[in-house]
Formats: sequence, structure tokens, C-alpha cells
Amino acid sequence: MNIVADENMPYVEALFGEIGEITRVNGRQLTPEQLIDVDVLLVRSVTKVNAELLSQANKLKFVGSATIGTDHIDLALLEQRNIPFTNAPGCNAAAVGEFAFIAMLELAKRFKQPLKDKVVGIVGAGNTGSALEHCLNAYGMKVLLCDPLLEEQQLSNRSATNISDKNSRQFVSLDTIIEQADIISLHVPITKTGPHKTWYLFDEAKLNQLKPHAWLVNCCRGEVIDNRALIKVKQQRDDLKLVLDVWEGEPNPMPELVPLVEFATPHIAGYSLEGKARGTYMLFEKLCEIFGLEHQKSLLNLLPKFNISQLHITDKVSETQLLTLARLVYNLADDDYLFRNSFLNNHGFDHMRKNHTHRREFSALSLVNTGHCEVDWMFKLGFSGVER
Ligand SMILES: NC(=O)c1ccc[n+]([C@@H]2O[C@H](COP(=O)([O-])OP(=O)(O)OC[C@H]3O[C@@H](n4cnc5c(N)ncnc54)[C@H](O)[C@@H]3O)[C@@H](O)[C@H]2O)c1
Ligand SMILES: O=C(O)[C@H](O)[C@H](O)COP(=O)(O)O
Repeated sequence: MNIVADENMPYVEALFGEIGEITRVNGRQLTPEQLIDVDVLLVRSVTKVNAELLSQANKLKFVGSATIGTDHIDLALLEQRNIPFTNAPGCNAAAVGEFAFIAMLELAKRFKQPLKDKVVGIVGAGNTGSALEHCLNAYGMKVLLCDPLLEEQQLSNRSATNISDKNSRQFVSLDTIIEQADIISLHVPITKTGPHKTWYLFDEAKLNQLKPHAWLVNCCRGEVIDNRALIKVKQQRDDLKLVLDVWEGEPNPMPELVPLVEFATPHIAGYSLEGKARGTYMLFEKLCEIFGLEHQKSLLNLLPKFNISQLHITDKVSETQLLTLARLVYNLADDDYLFRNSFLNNHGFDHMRKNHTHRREFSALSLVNTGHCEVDWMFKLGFSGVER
């Protein structure tokens, strides 16, 4: 079997090596000719899987994308050509949730304002939005959720069963989020049509309505914010603080926007080692299922141990100390620094993504509670640990 895989997908050899011959490719530069006689195509978000790319794919039996988003895939075309497809929903949700949470801790430190007192509005309460909600709840913060699609689904489930579910979630409108949230974090897919389309969801008018001193975090898709309007609004409103991981026009963000942003990164919010490994593993499992292949491989065996084995907690952990712990797992300022200094270079955006030293998730760091203090919230946040 011939397998073509994006060069930025870890563990492909470890997982797919016994199934077929693997060719690694630059996902952004993949050509139709490279898919002649190829059985399996494994991509990431930078490869547009469309009629043109598949025009010479004479043997293709499976396409997998190790991503949450599917906006780069012509799903109708794959269905029409009977080519099974899977993406990897939720694979990097914890990575994105922790990224947004760490970014908020960093902003709190930079502007000397306790994070805990702030109200956070999450737009899009699916996998990544819920992962962030989980972190914020663990830390004891007030969270508002806006997700009209989930809200409608919940309402129709309720009216179909006539039972009110005690696990049901409370949703608010986007206007309420804009009116009440001190921090807004975006977690929607990019959609161009329909009543809840997200393309330019935050246009000039919405951006102007943000509360004074609001923080806006975007780690879903760049075009959810009109970036030109953002530049205009930000130039007039220094009170707004921005964290952008995704950009309109990737891999070429608007150069004027980057200096206006507090923390700027090249679409790597989901780039934890765990998240990437999970993504590849989910494609592997799906391929095995479709082709009826048995396997003994486990995700846990793929991941290396974290280089700090255990930390002893002897007393109450402050917000500053929490940030110090979070920085052991992921230092956002390092990526921000690298990005500012490289995004204008030739292929700087992609180069940084390709060479990204994958960070770990909170779960990689093990805490030992030797001080018999209240640390349950830290375990809820995702850190591993033991009581002693
Ligand atoms: N920066 C990164 O590295 C990175 C990593 C993972 C995912 N993403 C992006 O983030 C997006 C979200 O990921 P996810 O795993 O949470 O997806 P998901 O499908 O689990 O959740 C998305 C949620 O957004 C909701 N939604 C859709 N339109 C909305 C609207 N107009 N207003 C409010 N909510 C709306 C949906 O109902 C859904 O619940 C992905 O589609 C992908 O584009 C980026
Ligand atoms: O949709 C996703 O899962 C993310 O945007 C993903 O992290 C993007 O990473 P890429 O596939 O471009 O490496």
C-alpha cells in the first residue's frame, strides 16, 4: 500500500510503517502527480483536498486529516468518489483549551490584574471551547457560553424527550457575551453560509462594541475576525488586548496587525505532542477499522516521559505560581518572540510551525501534594498528581 503523509505529522512511521510504504510530503506544495498510485493520503490543515488535487489519484482508498477543522477538505467530492474520510475531532482540544488559558494567565500577569475576577465568554462550546471551559471552571472562574447550534440542539432534544436534563448547559447570545465578558475566546469552525456563519463574525461593528479593556483571544480560524477591521479598531482602542494564534490570509498575516497583538503565534495552539499524537493515532485506528486490520499499538507508548518528573506542592499555589507551573509545560512568550522575529522571513510562518518543538499538556506534569493543601482544582485543571 502506498501512503502519502504530511511531513509535519509525527508518529506516522511508528503507526503506519507495517501497513505500507510511506512517502513524506510538504502538505502545502503537494501536487496531483504525487497522488498517482497512492492508496492512503494523510494530511493536515494546509493541504486543500479538492478536485484538482485528486485529479490523478487513481487508487485512493482513504483520506485522513489529523485535524479538528475540515474546511480544507471537499467532503462532498470524497463522498461522491466513495473515498472514506476521517478527521480527528477533539484530538487537540486540551492543547487549545490550555493554550487559551495560559494566554489569559500571561495577560493577567502582564497587566497586573487577577485573572480569577474576570468573566470569560466562550464563543463555540464544542471540543476546544469546552476544554477551555473546563480549565476556567477548575480555576473557579465565571464562564458564559455562546453556541446557538448546540443551544438549538439541546432545546430540540428537550422537547423531543419532554425531560429536562440536569446536565444541560446554559447558553447566552453573542450580544450578551460582548456586553458582559471581560475576555472573549473564539472556538468556532469557519463557515461561510447559514444563519450562524462565522466568517467575519467579529466585524468592525462587533469589535467596536467590545467592553472597555476587553481581551480577545482567537485560536480557531483567522477569518472569524475581519483582520483589516481589527487593525483599524485596535489603532483607535489601545484598551483592547489581543491574543492571536490564527490569522486572515495564513501563512501571510497582515504585517501591521502583528505589533498590535500581545501574544502572536503561527497557528500552533493545538500543537501539543499529545494532541498531534492523538491526531495521527485517530487516523490509524480509523484506517485499521475500514481495512479490517488488527493492531496492538497504543497511544501511551508513543509519548516520551516529560523531562520534569514530579513537583512537590507544599503550600497554597498563587496565580503567579500557577503561571510559573504552566510555563514549565508551555512558555507562550518564547513562541511569541520567535514569531515576531520570523514571520516576515521567507516561509517564516510555515517554518516555525514545521520546526515547532511540541509542547506538552498539563497532564505531563505530575504534582505531589506534600503540604496537604487544597490542590484538587489543579488536578481538575489537568495536571497529573498524587496526594502524599
Ligand atoms: N489554532 C489551532 O491550532 C486549532 C486547533 C484545533 C481547532 N482549531 C479550529 O477551532 C475550531 C473549533 O474546534 P472544535 O474542536 O472546538 O470544534 P467543534 O466542532 O467541536 O466545536 C465548534 C462549536 O462551534 C459552534 N458554532 C458554530 N457556529 C457558531 C456560531 N456562529 N456561534 C457560536 N458557536 C458556533 C458549533 O455548534 C460547535 O459546537 C475548528 O473548526 C478549527 O477550525 C484550531
Ligand atoms: O483544525 C485543527 O485541528 C487545527 O487547526 C490544527 O492544529 C492545524 O494544524 P495543521 O493541520 O495545520 O498542522
